Amino acid sequence: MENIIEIKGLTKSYLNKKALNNVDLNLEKGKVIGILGPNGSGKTTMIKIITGILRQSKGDILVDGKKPGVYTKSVVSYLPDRNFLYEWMNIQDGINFYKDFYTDFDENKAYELLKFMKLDRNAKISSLSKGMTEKLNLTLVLSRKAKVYVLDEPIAGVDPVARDQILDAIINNYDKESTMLITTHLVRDMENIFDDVVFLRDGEIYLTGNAEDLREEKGMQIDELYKEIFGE
Ligand SMILES: Nc1ncnc2c1ncn2[C@@H]1O[C@H](COP(=O)(O)OP(=O)(O)OP(=O)(O)O)[C@@H](O)[C@H]1O
Repeated sequence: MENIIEIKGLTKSYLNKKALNNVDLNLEKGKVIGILGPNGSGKTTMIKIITGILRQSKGDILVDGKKPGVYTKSVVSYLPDRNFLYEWMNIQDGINFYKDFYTDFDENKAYELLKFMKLDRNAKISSLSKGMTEKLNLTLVLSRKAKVYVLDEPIAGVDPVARDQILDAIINNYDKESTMLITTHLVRDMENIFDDVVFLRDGEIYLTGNAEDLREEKGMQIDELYKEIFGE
């Protein structure tokens, strides 16, 4: 299997805190991968290094064979854990903004997804609920034809109906040629879409593997395993 992301000895320190400590991890092409861990375990730090927003303190990382930079940013589509659109925009402005910014943006796909999410193109961003904002951000991120999609907490803080729509949009729009990394601590809601899972604890990889193999080996769901590891 071909690795789309290769991480070796990755460490990120903030003043007196190691957010990531000597992480080795290879992520395969064509997989949906859950990065699981409680608050403060290092998920966002890892994702920000993969997306090229943060630089590591030590170690190496390759995304599609390249160090994070201009090329890797062009092949990674990133959903941050907060809204990235301006309040003065309406939804159509958001689409135009993405179209101008990313050459791989598929406008027709965006309209299809908007319809699926039941979002009105003329609605003002400032009038959207948290769930609607999340659905819009995800629509834009999934409408790029990227090699890697990175979704940071895509269902946090949204109601169950919006949650199901978001999960359906992810499943229906996932293309087997790309890789999807999803961070979450809402494991029960998301575990069925993961091929592989990575458990992060205190900045280190605690366990990683194929989700189905782990269920069989441990005799429990990934959600139960998560609770056992993190005691939640
Ligand atoms: N800019 C920063 N300055 C100092 N410490 C930081 C900074 N960013 C993160 N940290 C610390 O690094 C650790 C890992 O944080 P990170 O945000 O990566 O975790 P996380 O797993 O994404 O958590 P959450 O689910 O809360 O977003 C935490 O202890 C956090 O307090």
